[in-house]
Amino acid sequence: AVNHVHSATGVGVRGDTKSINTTYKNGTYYMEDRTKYMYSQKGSTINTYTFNNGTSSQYYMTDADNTWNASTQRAAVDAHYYAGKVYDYYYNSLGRNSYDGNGHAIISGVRYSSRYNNAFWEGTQMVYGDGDGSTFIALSGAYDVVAHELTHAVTEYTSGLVYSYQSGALNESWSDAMASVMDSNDWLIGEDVYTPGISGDALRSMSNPAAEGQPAHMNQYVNTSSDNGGVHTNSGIPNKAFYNFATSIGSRSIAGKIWYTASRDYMTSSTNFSGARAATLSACAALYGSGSSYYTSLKNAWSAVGVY
Ligand SMILES: O=C(O)[C@H](CCc1ccccc1)CC1(C(=O)N[C@@H](Cc2c[nH]c3ccccc23)C(=O)O)CCCC1
Ligand SMILES: [Zn+2]
Repeated sequence: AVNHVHSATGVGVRGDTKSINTTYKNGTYYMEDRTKYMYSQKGSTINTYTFNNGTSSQYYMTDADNTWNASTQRAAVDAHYYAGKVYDYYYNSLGRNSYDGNGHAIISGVRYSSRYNNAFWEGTQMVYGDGDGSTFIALSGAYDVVAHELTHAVTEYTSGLVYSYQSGALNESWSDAMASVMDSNDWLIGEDVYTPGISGDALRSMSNPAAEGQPAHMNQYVNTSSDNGGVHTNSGIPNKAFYNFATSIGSRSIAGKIWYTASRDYMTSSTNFSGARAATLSACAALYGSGSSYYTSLKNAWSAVGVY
């Protein structure tokens, strides 16, 4: 096959079978995807590793027969698969080649620490815990979580929103918004890996932030220093604005394109909620005109959450 590229069968976190892209070299298969445009452009790939429940070293994911169905491989199968889907969305729908716009390699590490109930963008790669099996199952098992984490990298290369207070809540919200565009069959975040014993709940709800303890209006903004100034709390306000807009125009993809363009062309590291409203309006005008119905819907979406 070209560059020893193979498509393989893998089993994900929730026991679901899917096709992943792997590479054969030195007599074994690696969880390395060379099928993307980034490879033909720069030779960089999507690569997925495991921490094997440690916290410092990560190890190659290899398989002798290219059938990735071991229980210890499930988190990696999903991290790899969903990273590929997020790459594809940014490239095919938004014209962005990886998170830096220049085909940068995309690295994920799974099975971080022990019973670790979280995931994060570490600054150069994604890192996922296995969860404790009660609060979370392996967090790479959720498309929206992977899209959320990789969008933090996009934000670093576009607006550069500082991760605290209002700019930090926007940083958070842009990750949730792009995740909801890609994982588009609900308005929930993290539901596929959160509390396996409880159905219907989620980490966050964009349609009803209050359902998961977030404010949905500026007059409910939480002034706190914890969590970098409440970035995972106050993101409910711009999240609700995105939900209002996407539902009023009847398109998550158009709303996502405006949100992405706002972050790339009109937002900076210190943009606050009012600045985000202005940036999304500028992006909307640039893409569809200030006389478009989208422009009016967008103003209404922000005013409904008390942001002007
Ligand atoms: O990317 C992010 O914003 C979150 C990164 C959190 C983090 C930051 C720095 C070091 C370690 C961890 C991770 C996610 C998140 O929203 N975490 C929230 C909620 C949460 C998950 N696990 C938790 C355990 C305890 C408390 C809160 C949480 C948080 O960290 O607040 C995003 C999607 C799912 C997990
Ligand atoms: Zn985040």
